Amino acid sequence: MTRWRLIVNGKAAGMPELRDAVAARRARGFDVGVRVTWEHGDATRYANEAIGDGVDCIVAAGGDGTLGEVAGAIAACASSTPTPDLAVLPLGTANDFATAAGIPDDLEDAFALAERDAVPVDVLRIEADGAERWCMNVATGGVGTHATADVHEGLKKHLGSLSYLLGSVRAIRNMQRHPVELDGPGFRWRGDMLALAIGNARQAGGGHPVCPDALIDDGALDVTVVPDLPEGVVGALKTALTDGREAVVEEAGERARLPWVELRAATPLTLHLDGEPVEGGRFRIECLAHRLRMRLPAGCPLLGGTAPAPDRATPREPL
Ligand SMILES: Nc1ncnc2c1ncn2[C@@H]1O[C@H](COP(=O)(O)OP(=O)(O)OP(=O)(O)O)[C@@H](O)[C@H]1O
Repeated sequence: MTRWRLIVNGKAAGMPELRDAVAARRARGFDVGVRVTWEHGDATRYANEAIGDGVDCIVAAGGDGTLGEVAGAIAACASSTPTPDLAVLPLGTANDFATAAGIPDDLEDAFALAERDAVPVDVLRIEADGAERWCMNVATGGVGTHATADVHEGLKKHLGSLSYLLGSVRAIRNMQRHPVELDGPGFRWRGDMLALAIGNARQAGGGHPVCPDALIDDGALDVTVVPDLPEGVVGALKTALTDGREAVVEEAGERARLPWVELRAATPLTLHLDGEPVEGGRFRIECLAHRLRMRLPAGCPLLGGTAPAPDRATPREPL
């Protein structure tokens, strides 16, 4: 018998359509167990329980945080234990991973994907000051996670995807600069950083493609680092926004695709891993190739098929 475990963020648990969808599968003979979260950490605990119970598939029903917890629990034991496949019902607020992966908003359509064959996908493993953490979607650092509403519309036009990482011109002037060192194979960056995104997948903050070329099956992570913008650039941006003139900041960010990266910050830095904050001074972020198996739509844009894992950094075009 097919055994699924549905782990639902409590915020979404009251949906009658979800209850109907579960009932429909049970009527077809599926053994669907349901667990409902109350707070951070519950999804990890329930995923560990499901792994111990030997279910075929865990369906993470929530946003990127719920998915990240379930993916992390599976990834943490995947080298030593047979683990379930993973599927997603996008029932969070932003659902950035699901959106980028082409998982439909419609609950029944998304649920149907959990019956597909799984494909191998990568996950990010993070050592944060010695502790192990996981990230399935995107890690953002520095100013990081501005809500979409906070991003100035004009700034979006001029800075494109980077605007999400920076917020507003006023924020750029006032924001903290982080002196950081980033090192990976064939990659070295030193300087005062405004913001950073490290993607297994592509988007953060509700639709912002901060790592637009990232793939989840290529054995690589994508880094976007936004250096401190020169005073002249900030001034030009401010003038352009006020006057409505064109002033595009080109090559404001540096981007690369690489298997791992180490980040050292002179002062403690907050990285948001799938939206969950982790503070530290030293991080090692590594892409573990094909650590999980996910049930995804046909033609999922995050799958690149045959891209080989790089052993050194390959530069990406600036955003
Ligand atoms: N019953 C609950 N009520 C409120 N918050 C919850 C509940 N259960 C879990 N949480 C919190 O929600 C976080 C994960 O939220 P999740 O990512 O699923 O949704 P979201 O934040 O709305 O979506 P997204 O991350 O896509 O914007 C958990 O880490 C936990 O802090």
